Amino acid sequence: MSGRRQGATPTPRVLAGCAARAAGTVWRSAPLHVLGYAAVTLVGAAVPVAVAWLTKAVLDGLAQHRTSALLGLAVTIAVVTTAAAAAAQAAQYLRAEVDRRAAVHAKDELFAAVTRFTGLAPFESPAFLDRMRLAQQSAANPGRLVDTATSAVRSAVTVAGFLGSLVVISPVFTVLVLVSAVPALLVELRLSRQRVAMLWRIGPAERRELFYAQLMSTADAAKEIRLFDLGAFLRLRMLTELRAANAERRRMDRREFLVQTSLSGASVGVAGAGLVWAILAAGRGQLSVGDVSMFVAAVAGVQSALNVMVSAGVMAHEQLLTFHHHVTIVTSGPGLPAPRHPRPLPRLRRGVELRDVWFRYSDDLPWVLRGVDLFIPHGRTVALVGHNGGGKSTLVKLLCRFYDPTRGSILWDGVDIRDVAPEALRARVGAVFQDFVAYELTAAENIAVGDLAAARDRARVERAARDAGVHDTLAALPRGYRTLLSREFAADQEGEETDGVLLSGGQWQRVALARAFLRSDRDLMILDEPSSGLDPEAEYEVHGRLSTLRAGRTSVVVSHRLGAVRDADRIVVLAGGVVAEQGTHAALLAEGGTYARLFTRQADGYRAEPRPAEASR
Ligand SMILES: Nc1ncnc2c1ncn2[C@@H]1O[C@H](COP(=O)(O)OP(=O)(O)OP(=O)(O)O)[C@@H](O)[C@H]1O
Repeated sequence: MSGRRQGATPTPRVLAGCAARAAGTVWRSAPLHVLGYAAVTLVGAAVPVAVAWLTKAVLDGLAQHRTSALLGLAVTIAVVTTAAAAAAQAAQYLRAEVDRRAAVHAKDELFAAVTRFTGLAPFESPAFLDRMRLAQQSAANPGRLVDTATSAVRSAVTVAGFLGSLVVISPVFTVLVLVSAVPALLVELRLSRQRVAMLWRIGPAERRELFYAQLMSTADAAKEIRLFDLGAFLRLRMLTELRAANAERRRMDRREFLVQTSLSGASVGVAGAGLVWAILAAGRGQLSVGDVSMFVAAVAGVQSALNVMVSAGVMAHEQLLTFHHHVTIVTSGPGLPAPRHPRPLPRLRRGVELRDVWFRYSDDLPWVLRGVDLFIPHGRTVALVGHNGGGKSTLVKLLCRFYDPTRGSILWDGVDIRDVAPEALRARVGAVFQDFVAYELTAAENIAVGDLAAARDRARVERAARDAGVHDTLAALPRGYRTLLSREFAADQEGEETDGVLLSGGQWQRVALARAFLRSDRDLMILDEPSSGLDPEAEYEVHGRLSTLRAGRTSVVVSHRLGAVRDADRIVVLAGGVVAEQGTHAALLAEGGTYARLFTRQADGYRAEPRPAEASR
């Protein structure tokens, strides 16, 4: 599902499939509303034809001085037009309701598919992100397809009604009016394809524009933008993207303007010729005054209804092309290959083994891991250390199967994790990631996300918070655990007005740790830089707690604070994409290699006397 060429135009057959799917979604979401909408729309469609006939009757009555019947006709016209007005209002309400209900359905379907993706790769693919943006636009408004289809049907009814009248008066003109609509349809369809292709092309520019706009309007970057005075730079970048997208849109709009002006000119020409013919025919006594009025109304009616039909067809085409992005996402597989017959995952007894694991994020990127052989024994702690960019977090992501090794395998008690259902694997793993998420939710919910089922027991949430050393902080918040950890929202999930609170970096780190404590019964615990934001005392205290948590459990700890992992059962140095050294702290120090050098540097940094220049300040 990656690659920008996948924005290419789908075949008519694929589009027909999309149409069937959209119709199914809309029908299942609001069947009664759809029926009601169709009914009032049909009523609305019949009205112009009825009014034209009634007007003809009135005019003929006037010409023949049959005034007695005119009152009844006038009342009928009033009733019909009032019914039409009511039908229009009802149609508007029903359409909006269909839209709302279908949008819920489509959005649910889209995000269910997105959260089903097993791996992380799609979220790092620009083409997927563009597709997702268009799919979201389409999911927000799937009912528009019904609207478009109904307006096409309504126009077809109007066309049929007027055509009957027109054929009676002039068969030649009937054919002429119909034939003149064909090139319009073809040209408009071509324009619609070009418009959708243009929307796909400007996708990256629109996403970048949004990125700059968000950067300037959210708290995350506010400090740096002000201190580094980045406002003008970011605004310029945002406007450059906007102008680039606008230039494409303008080109398209101009093309549409030219084409549509020519098409309108042609249709006005046909109508004008018709009027001249009708007046001449009336002069020769071939048409009555009512006939002329009927002819004019019928030509205008057929032309405008045909116009609406053409626009509806074009709009439906455009909407289907956009909806195709939605369908592509909701029908795509889980991303990583899924085992046809998943093997059960045994409780970890022996350990997890990486066997000759090679990995790179994509074919055009360099190797991150180049044949890693590593055993993580059951009940033991393995610490991963090494230089920045050495591949420690990547290895952790492979253990969770967010990506598959490009070569080699990862075995859980001998079972390849690719043969296991990903959710079964992840249910056995607890983790604190280096880039953990600070959810804009309450304090309790921020811990509960670690294990939603377990967190129904409030006591467990508090115990996890105590273990992570953050209970006192959370309990002291204005609304305790129910305090919203955000300044962006004014109400919590239960809709109660509340002032949000911001935590410090270290306090957030403890909240993230509490999530891991909530999952402390898992077979494999992964802690990627679990204490990077903590003050020295907190780090000491939290490491004590983590050691207790890890005791007798299988865990992988990534840390640059080598003092914090010196008690690990095995310390593994990743360098150059391979395991460069491994052993206990004492053994690695004795070896005098990379670990010994890194450890000594760090330890010296704490012990070293200030240099003369620093001391004299
Ligand atoms: N999603 C990604 N797509 C492409 N390249 C990536 C991605 N994530 C990491 N990399 C690259 O992979 C390499 C290893 O990154 P990784 O985060 O695993 O290193 P690390 O050892 O955890 O580093 P650090 O100590 O700085 O946290 C780096 O060169 C990085 O640029």
